[in-house]
Amino acid sequence: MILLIDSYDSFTNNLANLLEVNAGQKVVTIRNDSFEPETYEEFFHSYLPLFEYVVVGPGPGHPSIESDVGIISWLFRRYRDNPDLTAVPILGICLGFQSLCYEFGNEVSRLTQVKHGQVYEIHPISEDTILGDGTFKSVRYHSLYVENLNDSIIPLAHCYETDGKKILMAVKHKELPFYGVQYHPESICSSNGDCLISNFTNMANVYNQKFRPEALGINLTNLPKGLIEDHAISEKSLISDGLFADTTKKQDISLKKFQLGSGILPIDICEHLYKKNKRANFILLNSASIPGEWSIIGFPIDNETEVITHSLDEASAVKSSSYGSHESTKIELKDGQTPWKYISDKMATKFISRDRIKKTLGNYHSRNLPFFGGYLGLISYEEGQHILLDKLEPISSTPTPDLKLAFITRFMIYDHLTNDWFVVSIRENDAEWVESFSEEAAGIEKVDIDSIPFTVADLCEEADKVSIQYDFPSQSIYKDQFEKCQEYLHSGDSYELCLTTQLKISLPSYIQPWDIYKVLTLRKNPSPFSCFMEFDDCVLISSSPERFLSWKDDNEGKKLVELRPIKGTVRNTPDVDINAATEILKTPKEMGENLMIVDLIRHDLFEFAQDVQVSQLMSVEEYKTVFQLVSVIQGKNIKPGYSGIDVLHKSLPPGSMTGAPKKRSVELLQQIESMQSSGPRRGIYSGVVGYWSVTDDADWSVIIRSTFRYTNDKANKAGNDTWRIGAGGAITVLSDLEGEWEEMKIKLSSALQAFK
Ligand SMILES: C=C(O[C@@H]1C=C(C(=O)O)C=C[C@H]1O)C(=O)O
Ligand SMILES: NC(=O)CC[C@H](N)C(=O)O
Repeated sequence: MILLIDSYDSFTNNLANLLEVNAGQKVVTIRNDSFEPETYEEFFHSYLPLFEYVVVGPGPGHPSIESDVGIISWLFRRYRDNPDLTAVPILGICLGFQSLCYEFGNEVSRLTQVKHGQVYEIHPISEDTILGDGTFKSVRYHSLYVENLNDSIIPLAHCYETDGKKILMAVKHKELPFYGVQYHPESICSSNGDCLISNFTNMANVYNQKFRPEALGINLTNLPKGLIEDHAISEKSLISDGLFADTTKKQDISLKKFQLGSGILPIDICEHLYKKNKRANFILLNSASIPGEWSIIGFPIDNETEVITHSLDEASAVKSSSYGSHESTKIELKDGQTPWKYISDKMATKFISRDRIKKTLGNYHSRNLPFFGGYLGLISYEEGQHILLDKLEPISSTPTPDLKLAFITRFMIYDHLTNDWFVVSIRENDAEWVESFSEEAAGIEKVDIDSIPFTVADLCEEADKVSIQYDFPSQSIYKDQFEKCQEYLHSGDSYELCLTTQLKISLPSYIQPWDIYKVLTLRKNPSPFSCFMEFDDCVLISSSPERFLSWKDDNEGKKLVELRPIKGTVRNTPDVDINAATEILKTPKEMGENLMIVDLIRHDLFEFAQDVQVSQLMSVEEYKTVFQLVSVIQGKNIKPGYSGIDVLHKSLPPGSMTGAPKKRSVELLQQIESMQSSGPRRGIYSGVVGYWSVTDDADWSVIIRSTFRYTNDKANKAGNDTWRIGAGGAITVLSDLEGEWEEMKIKLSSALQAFK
């Protein structure tokens, strides 16, 4: 077994995988604070001897700061101060490498040119070939570096900055079996990581045979129960373990498939319903532009459809209400139960197997309908943040929803590839509704695009137009925030921070949200993941370009998870075509931003997928207002027991909205974003919206380039109608203040331009 000590990094699971594959051994991961200082000796005598070697992983912070490295510095010192002890072989990566050098008396200083997500040529010094023969390319993620080595540590490799300065990239201890590398062998863009691990494993093996033969004969089955597991990072218990095992439950299915003439789109169906009912009592996930494949319209039923709300302001309860009703039942969550468990338990009774659907529908172009009833709704950024930080605390005095899911039983699906429409109900005996609604749909006409105004201002009374107001984020505070980010990026606390801001727009009178949706998505910012949903306490209008996570069957009926982070942005103007944009985007700054999130997502996926692949690395995609760099990461061979809700729960908040490493960056952002008057709470912005289907499929997009409102806000400004827009971007050491401010403004304008 190998012991991996993690320092709350976002690349640790990538390293664990590299070790498992190339050392062929089980990897046990603990945190640098998994043992309390008073049990360090116990760790040393009872735990450490169980392992063939130790890998000390990367992480935020500085090796001299006790709270950043915990047991790591103690371990190196234990050997330094007792040179006669037989040591366990140790391989340090980045922070681990720096700790090794630091504890053996070397200086760790700040780089003048900080490198995060940058590919460099590594030049080994020839006499030790542990890194592999010859030069190779590897990724650097560091703010700190080791200089002026004393003679206890021997240099093994360097790289060169553009100004020719030599930076230390690998070392070994003069006598002890300790090695370290400054670069990241586990990154998707690194080569020779496999070689380092197999060479180190061989070295450790030879060493152990000679000095620690007992470490090679450990019989895992004879160890006292819990000895390993009690300290290892546990796979948090699954929310829905085994929920989908029972396929005998019979849920009624009524379904009709047809085509509608003259290019009828989801927007036309919704507009028809809106005019007929004088309200927008539908939930629309609309993919009417590339790369859309399906659109979904959910029809909540008044006084029947359950809507579940969770607010972090009242963290230990969920509210259950019926759609259209102002009354709700408060359900106290007891014994550590979470809203997620509550949702999942409800779903358990509704499962529909793909086999049953096939019986109803036949083999539909060998494709699966994405959604077959289930939850449609949104989850705030803070709901995800609280899962990550594992603490639930009230955060403000005016409650706003952090999780809002409606259980949908009647819906329509549009297949953009074939133009087929489906009307489906999974209510009992609902064939009649399916029949009559299908007939109604046949008579629906196209929206007259020319009748849709170009801005929300055009929807206001003439005299009111001038009084649409918004308070733009303060540029001088943004400057302070940017500088604070730079300070953390230079001190090694973060590698990338997604800094965001918000503004509030105050409308002089109430404008129907559905009318705003049409302006935004038809006139201003068409997008592949647009959505509309109106609840009693919040409304979301999104024109997001970014898929967060989809969870569906692959061709062999096994689950496949896919994430599609966007990172790297260039404004789309008439003088910038895709070639010019590619030239700007394929630079170290933009590619570094994207690479960091790709590596972070690989780490997140390894939590539940045994096979993680990057199927698209940094392609350039064009949107109406911007060009973006987009990557696709897939997880296959999912560990047993996981469902769509577990996968989402383990991956929030979206890494592209936090930066890396995720935990430290989230904590820092909370502090930095509180500097603006809009405060630290992002709310619905930068959360996720989508569905979890009764077939256990899911698809969630990131809530950006969108606008939302809380009903509460209205009460604050008498008579006015308040909408919010958030925007931001990744800050790295290569960012410049002006450029980031402009990028943030462009992103704000994606939704803001719809208003004025
Ligand atoms: C934060 C936003 O966008 C995020 C940041 C991006 C970037 O830094 O390049 C790109 C897409 C999103 O992941 C936003 O639109 O508000
Ligand atoms: N990736 C890392 O381990 C980084 C180590 C350290 N925090 C630095 O920035 O240099």
